[in-house]
Amino acid sequence: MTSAPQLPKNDSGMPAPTRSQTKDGGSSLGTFGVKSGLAQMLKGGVIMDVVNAEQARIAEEAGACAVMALERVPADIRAEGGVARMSDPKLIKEIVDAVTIPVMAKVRIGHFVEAQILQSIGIDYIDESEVLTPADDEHHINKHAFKVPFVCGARNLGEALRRISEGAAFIRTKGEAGTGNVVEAVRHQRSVAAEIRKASVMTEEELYAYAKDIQAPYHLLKETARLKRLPVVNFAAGGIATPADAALMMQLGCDGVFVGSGIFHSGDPAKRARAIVQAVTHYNNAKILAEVSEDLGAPMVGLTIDDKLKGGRLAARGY
Ligand SMILES: O=C(CO)[C@H](O)[C@H](O)COP(=O)(O)O
Repeated sequence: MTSAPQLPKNDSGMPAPTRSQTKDGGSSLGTFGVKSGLAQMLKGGVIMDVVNAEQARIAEEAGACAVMALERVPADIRAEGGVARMSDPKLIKEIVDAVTIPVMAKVRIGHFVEAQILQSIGIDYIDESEVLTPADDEHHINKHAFKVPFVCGARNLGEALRRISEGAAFIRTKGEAGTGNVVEAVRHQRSVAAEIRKASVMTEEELYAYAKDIQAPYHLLKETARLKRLPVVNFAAGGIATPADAALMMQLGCDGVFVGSGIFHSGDPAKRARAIVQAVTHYNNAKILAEVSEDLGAPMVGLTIDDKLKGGRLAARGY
């Protein structure tokens, strides 16, 4: 059932679907248009990493548009080391049963069998994630072969368009997960935006050369230049820890944010989760941002991103 990429027709602006609406694995047909259209419904939302049913309920009550079910948030993966794999399907099913919002789960880069397993248990979205230890040092998963939509990370436009050509229906800029430091998320979002701006004023001849330069499929680069944005939803991820960080990413042009370690490694996760949802909704309103930033308890302790970073740069994984 491999199908050529078709681009999503529009931005539906509809509320996020409940899990019961996407129970068949996120899509009844599995075409690229359906999968990327489903992801459009998450726009303007916050997707929260959760490691158990209780956290999933906290996330849903705080207004998360979806949750990412995993065994360890990226800060713990980084701290504990070892090979990080797909989570136990039993844990994922418990999280699925605890909430009505869509549930995502991660597979290792290139590990198409982990993806087959997640699709078989009816997960709503699969994240082929650099946060887990890569299973293949050359190939990403052929995501067209799945009904369930995939989200993938990217640091720049070329990487984003390569993932879309493999069938990713949803892109997240990578940032540096598990650091509580937003600097890489900003760098990646600014890179994607600047490269799109550059492409948007190019002639056809220049676009052919630029496609070669950034190792992107020409037809997707051309469509991106025409749209002046990625042809799929683009969230920010990796290191977002405060309401101000989340609003910063929105003002830089993201469609929504993923927050992992920053919530459940903070002093008051429920309050911070609600505040981050409010910050994404009102990202241009400094008065509301000030209100929701008050009295949130201790934030996650952030890490400096340098050569001594424990666990190394996860964002460098992927091709
Ligand atoms: O991989 C992810 C998104 O797919 C994580 O949810 C995200 O990167 C979390 O990072 P952090 O813990 O720094 O918020």
